Amino acid sequence: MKVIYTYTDEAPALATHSLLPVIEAFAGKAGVDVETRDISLAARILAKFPDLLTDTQRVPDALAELGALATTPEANIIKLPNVSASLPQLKAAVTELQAAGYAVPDYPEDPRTEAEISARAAYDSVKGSAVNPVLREGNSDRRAPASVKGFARKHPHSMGAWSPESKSHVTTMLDGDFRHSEVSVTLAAADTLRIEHVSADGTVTVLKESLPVLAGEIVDASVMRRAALDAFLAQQIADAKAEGVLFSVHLKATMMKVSDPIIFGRVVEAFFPAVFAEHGAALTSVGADPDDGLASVLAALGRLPSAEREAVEAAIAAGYESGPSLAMVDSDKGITNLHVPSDVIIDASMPAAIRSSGQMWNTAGELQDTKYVIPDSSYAPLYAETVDFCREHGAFDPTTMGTTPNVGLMAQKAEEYGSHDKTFEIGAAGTVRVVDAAGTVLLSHDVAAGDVWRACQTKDAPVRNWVELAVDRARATGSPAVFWLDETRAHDAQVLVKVRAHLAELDTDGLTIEVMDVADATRYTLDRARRGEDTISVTGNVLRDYLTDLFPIMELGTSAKMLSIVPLMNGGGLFETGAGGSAPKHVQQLVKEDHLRWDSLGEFLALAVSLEFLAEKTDNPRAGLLGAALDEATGRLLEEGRSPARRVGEIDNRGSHYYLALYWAQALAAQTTDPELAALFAGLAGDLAAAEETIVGELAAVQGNPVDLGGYYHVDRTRTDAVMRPSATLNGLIDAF
Ligand SMILES: NC(=O)C1=CN([C@@H]2O[C@H](COP(=O)(O)OP(=O)(O)OC[C@H]3O[C@@H](n4cnc5c(N)ncnc54)[C@H](OP(=O)(O)O)[C@@H]3O)[C@@H](O)[C@H]2O)C=CC1
Ligand SMILES: O=C(O)CCC(=O)C(=O)O
Ligand SMILES: [Mg+2]
Repeated sequence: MKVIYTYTDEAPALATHSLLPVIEAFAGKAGVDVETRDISLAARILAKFPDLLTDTQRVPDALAELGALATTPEANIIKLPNVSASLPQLKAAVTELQAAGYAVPDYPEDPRTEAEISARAAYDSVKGSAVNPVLREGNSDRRAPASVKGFARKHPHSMGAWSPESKSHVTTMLDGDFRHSEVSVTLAAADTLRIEHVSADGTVTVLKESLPVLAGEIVDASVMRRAALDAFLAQQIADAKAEGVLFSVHLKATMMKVSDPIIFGRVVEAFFPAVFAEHGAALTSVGADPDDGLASVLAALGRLPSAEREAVEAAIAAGYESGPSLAMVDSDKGITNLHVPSDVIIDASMPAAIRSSGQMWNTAGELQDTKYVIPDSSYAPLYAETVDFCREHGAFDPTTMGTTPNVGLMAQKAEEYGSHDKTFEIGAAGTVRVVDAAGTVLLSHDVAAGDVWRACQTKDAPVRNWVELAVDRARATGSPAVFWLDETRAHDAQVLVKVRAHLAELDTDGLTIEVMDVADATRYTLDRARRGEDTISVTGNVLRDYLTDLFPIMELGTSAKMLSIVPLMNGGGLFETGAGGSAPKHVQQLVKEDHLRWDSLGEFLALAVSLEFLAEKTDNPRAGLLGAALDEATGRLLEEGRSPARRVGEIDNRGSHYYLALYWAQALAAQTTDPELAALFAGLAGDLAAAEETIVGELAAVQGNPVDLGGYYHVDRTRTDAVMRPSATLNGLIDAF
């Protein structure tokens, strides 16, 4: 068994250039092989077009390799966050690769030839959340380690105060959304299903020919009705204006790569109704697509004849004028909530707003009360209740609040997060139905043109494994475990049958296990958190994602500090680093002033558990000592304030890696279980300590100037090494070890 360390994108990839040499040097002394696999967006694109690349340009399909590995007991994968590319990001990456001499094709907007159709399919498979679902062959156990929680209690981050007069609120659909149209069935036996559309005149169009299902599998179908969505959005825009609050929409266009960009596009159109009603055809003719955001529409205007362009610009100006103020992503640059679908990602954006007094930024760069539009009502009650709770009780206090770990159902593309290949924008009125091999209609909906219809799958074995994991965590902690399931929701009712049956088979004596719907579970958990009590949230895949940003951001300031373990169902281990993303803002800061504020705490925590896992699986006590020493070093790093600071001139990611290496080596030198290992590390520990002033000086000296990484999605590795390893003294000690 080896440790596979993934090379991804943006800030975590930059951090890897600095941290990996340390990891390799240390692991080598315990006979642990560390290998990297490049699953960055750029590599994933290149892997799709081997025929168009030269021998030296070609890259293996590392993601496919790791996806296969994840189904074996040999897997020991450290997964750093990666870009889940929206279409604008994907196109930017393609352009960058082409400019660097890679003959990958343009993204075919309107594929016609066979080559274009296959290129489009290749790109669509790379787009959005294309990595995590492939590797996640297990359920998720995310929590704040005691040392991290304890540190946050002693050294709290800032929390914006909440006013009882806050006008901020969450709004969601009461009908016509996925939640209210959901139907669900559990299959008694394995089968192959088919999804088809039947038009009013009886014409049958197959949407998906083959949908294999296993015995005991839950299949749901639901539909977001365009007419209901449009009416809801128009009302919310008018209400925001009347109430004098900012308008904002919160979706997950990256993970929900088919449904949510379409919904995002409806919001852009609803905000600028005249633009699309009067100029829709002209805009389409120049490739402007509201699903890719307002920025892409604005970019396409240059391709319009000038008279038409001016008319559209006037209509956009009129839309801004007559509508409510928009929440801003970057008020200095004039980037609104509607500019780029991947700029506002609900799991991070809602907690960030809740942390900032329940407000978002307006065009003047000031915080203001906001209407949070979350169209589908399946999970909106989480944020609605949290906003109301904070208005009533004030902001949470990180020094006293309890912790809310999560046990998430995630394995084998569970629920909505596996629905991309079963999501369709409906072209014509009719019926969509799910039919079994015998021709029986299992699920069906009447649909209209423009509706978004989708099916989701949830397999039986992952549900059983998830229930067991929940019971294990409840037993290990003594905290109550709450299954966030709603008996009145079609899908949840099917899941509950399995949960109750399996709980009855397990030993739950003395444990507190509850079942509550989203609103009740939120209130119950928040109430306990406010009193300093811990509560395990046991949730489906989407709430796993939402809760593991919401609670860490309130408790710890960022979800980067979470321990995120995925015990793979076939016995391997997947160790995710943190629960958050790839922090694109951090790259901008590095490029501007050579300071990387990315905190690799998530990587340290993941590596420690990965080493302990390997120690146990391969009977390698040295790996165990390495892991235990790393935990000790991580605790000390926190205590001694060696985490990256936000501002240039202060310690950054690279400085924190130096101290990690120092403390890790010292902990290994100090342990007495393996004197030979201690002796191996004593020299390095001494050298690193003696050179502290020199190394810290060398690391500080480079800060303040712009740097060039030679790319964004596809950086120049040599240059990036140079940027991320600027201390010759530190490099000399690590490389010689
Ligand atoms: N597991 C995965 O692979 C995930 C990937 N993503 C991807 O990440 C990208 C950005 O997503 P977004 O939702 O903006 O989330 P991010 O978590 O990247 O960013 C939100 C903010 O969290 C803070 N933050 C996150 N990680 C760290 C860290 N290690 N150290 C310090 N601060 C941190 C930063 O705050 P500040 O600016 O205040 O420093 C950052 O701006 C997208 O491409 C998305 O698809 C998102 C979630 C998970
Ligand atoms: O895969 C993605 O796009 C994001 C994953 C994520 O946000 C999470 O797992 O918390
Ligand atoms: Mg998330």
